[in-house]
Amino acid sequence: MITVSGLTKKYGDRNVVDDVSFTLEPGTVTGFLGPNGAGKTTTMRMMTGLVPATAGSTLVDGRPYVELPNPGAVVGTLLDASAVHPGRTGRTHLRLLASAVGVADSRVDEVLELVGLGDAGRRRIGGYSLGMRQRLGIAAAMLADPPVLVFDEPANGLDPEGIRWMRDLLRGHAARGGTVLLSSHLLNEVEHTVDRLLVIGSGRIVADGSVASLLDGDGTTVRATDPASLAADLSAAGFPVEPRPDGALLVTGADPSRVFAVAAAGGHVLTELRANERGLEDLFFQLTTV
Ligand SMILES: Nc1ncnc2c1ncn2[C@@H]1O[C@H](COP(=O)(O)OP(=O)(O)OP(=O)(O)O)[C@@H](O)[C@H]1O
Repeated sequence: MITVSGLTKKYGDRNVVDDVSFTLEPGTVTGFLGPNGAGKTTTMRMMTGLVPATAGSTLVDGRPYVELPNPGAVVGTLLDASAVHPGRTGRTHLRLLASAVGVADSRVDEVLELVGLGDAGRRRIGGYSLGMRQRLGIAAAMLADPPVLVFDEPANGLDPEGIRWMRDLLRGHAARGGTVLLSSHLLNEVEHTVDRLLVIGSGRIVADGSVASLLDGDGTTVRATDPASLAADLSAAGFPVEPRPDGALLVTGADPSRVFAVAAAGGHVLTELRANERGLEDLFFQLTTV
């Protein structure tokens, strides 16, 4: 388990990360979401010792990350996929990293296959596309088969097929008991990948919960053959009703079964009845704008 407590980073007189705390559990994929500049990268860099924290700590199974004897074998990071030598082949790059973390050369070919760079591994990195560089960075993170993966914007440069591939890779890792933290500023990229969302805005955690709990709970949308009459009955039953220009009624504070009960009691004919889902974009906007 990873425990982040009170992580804070000050640049000049500004806290770009401000008292951030959360835990990451094995078997889960956590999405770290926030707009550009919200503090995701800085938090992940502090967690993995790349940037010193002004305050706070990161413990991996109770030990400070910086005190792990072979951190790469415990936490696989994707934090800057462009920090590679363009003249080297992908395979040579990975072989150098493998010897640094004490992994056999044979594992290099395994991870190249795993990320879909089996043949491309023999080509120079300078000729790789952005998506291929991301895949190489993911291969590097997975060299020592670490239980924890911390990936910063892993979907960068991946096409839709690549994003699906990454989703399967990360879900598979969690299904085998691994722990995953991935950041993104594009919500639809991670909506179907993560179990839990941590939302960060201006350096502070503004929401933390399951995708369902953050998206649910916005009432019911209902359509009826006589919307005005149904709206009157719903209001009389104490539910706030907002008529929409397209004829639908938005009923806040009531789930579909309660709306149905009012409609049935009044003999209304319904043509649509469904729970409202708050779009991730709406949630994001609401939480991160002050
Ligand atoms: N070395 C630094 N010196 C000064 N300010 C910095 C430094 N590194 C980051 N910042 C500032 O800290 C804030 C948070 O940056 P960070 O890169 O962590 O955000 P992010 O959420 O990862 O954004 P993005 O999605 O754009 O990568 C930004 O305002 C950034 O300008």
